[in-house]
Amino acid sequence: MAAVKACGPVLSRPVTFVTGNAKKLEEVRSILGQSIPFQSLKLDLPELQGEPEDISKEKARLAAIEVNGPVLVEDTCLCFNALKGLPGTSRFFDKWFLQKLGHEGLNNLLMAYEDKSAYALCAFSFMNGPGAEPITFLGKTPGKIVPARGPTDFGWDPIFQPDGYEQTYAEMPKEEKNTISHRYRALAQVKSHFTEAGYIFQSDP
Ligand SMILES: O=P(O)(O)OP(=O)(O)OP(=O)(O)OC[C@H]1O[C@@H](n2cnc3c(O)ncnc32)[C@H](O)[C@@H]1O
Ligand SMILES: [Mg+2]
Repeated sequence: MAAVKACGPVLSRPVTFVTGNAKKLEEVRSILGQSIPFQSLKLDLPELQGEPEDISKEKARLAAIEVNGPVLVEDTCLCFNALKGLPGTSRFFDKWFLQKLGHEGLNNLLMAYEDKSAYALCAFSFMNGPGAEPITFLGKTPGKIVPARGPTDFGWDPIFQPDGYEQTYAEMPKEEKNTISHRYRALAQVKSHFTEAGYIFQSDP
């Protein structure tokens, strides 16, 4: 945190990144590096419904109460343009679609459409403890849906090919995904916010 200003809002504890998804956590660790001190906590929060920004803020509120301190939460969805943003606008359906339909089923959803374009959307919300106002950061990467290629260890990575690339997210090296991904783009804004706000990290007495 070398670039942090001399005085700013105080964080009573390191930020807790709340997620139940180990692959997501791996990417967040690698993208954030040492820039923001955080610890992670696996909490199964309810999969809320609505617009990504509203869902994210509400998730942060729930997490801040559970953690009783500063929290960072994240929700990601995959949105098909031909389906007006579905299945991703609802977290529940996104998870459900992936688990029940698999990669092939997700491709089949677009069978009737010529337009295979899609975008990956990531919403992070930071909240400096219960009662504070959550701040949301969105990151979006455009691409298209293709038959699965590459390792199958992280969600829909094998069927998402970002625009301008010949490889799917799953096929490209992790370091490359982490410089163009929806998650990277949202976290770049989180980092800027932390630098600009100049949070001071203070341990509990
Ligand atoms: O505890 P949280 O953080 O909510 O973790 P989650 O697994 O519920 O994650 P999301 O609701 O954000 O994501 C919905 C689905 O999208 C998948 N997903 C999230 N980010 C992804 C990425 O970068 N690449 C591929 N799949 C991803 C994830 O595995 C889920 O099946
Ligand atoms: Mg979730």
